[in-house]
Amino acid sequence: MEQRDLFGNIIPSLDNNKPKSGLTKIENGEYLFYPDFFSKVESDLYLQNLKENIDWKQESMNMYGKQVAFPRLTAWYGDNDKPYSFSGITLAPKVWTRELLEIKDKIEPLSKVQFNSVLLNRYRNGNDSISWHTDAEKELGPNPVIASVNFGATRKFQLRHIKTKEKLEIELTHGSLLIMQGEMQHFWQHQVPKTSKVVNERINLTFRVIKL
Ligand SMILES: O=C(O)CCC(=O)C(=O)O
Ligand SMILES: [Fe+2]
Repeated sequence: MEQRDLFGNIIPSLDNNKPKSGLTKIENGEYLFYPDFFSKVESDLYLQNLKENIDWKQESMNMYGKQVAFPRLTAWYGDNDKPYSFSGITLAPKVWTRELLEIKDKIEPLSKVQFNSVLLNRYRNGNDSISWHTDAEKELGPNPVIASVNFGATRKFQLRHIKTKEKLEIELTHGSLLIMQGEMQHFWQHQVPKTSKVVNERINLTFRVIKL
């Protein structure tokens, strides 16, 4: 129920500070955001499970003849054996764990697609990050649906329109789900910047459909 003051004006509730759940349409794209898609209890369990049972790797890429380590750990799981290239490296997927399949099942009804792979990123502290990019790799086909699941520390997810330079920011909290769809990957870059704040670990999963 909305609260009103003596003059009949609506008193904003604390809830108004929370990002709204559901669909947001933006120029050249749209996204769905659910800050509490997974409960606190569920999210704590998944965070622990993923820390322990995922085969985390420190990948690196060749930059001007030098191997440069990614500022995060990564892993790649999926149901096909087709290697996948991103950020200049090629990864062969590992076989789904029970928990990854469980998470996939829970997010598919809202995403309206069946994902066949997931890229995992582990940000160990505020120094770990991912810099401006799009997820418009050719293996994903035109207008890919990307579902991003988040456990652990809250980090800022920034979006930047390639032409207008308009910027948006979403706080990706423990248990949140962000689904990017429409033309978004062709017009908006995204990043998770480093932060000087002291932050705990964060694990992000981006579910994708690789076209074979
Ligand atoms: O950690 C995130 O929220 C984003 C990860 C990402 O953009 C990617 O893996 O392509
Ligand atoms: Fe991305």
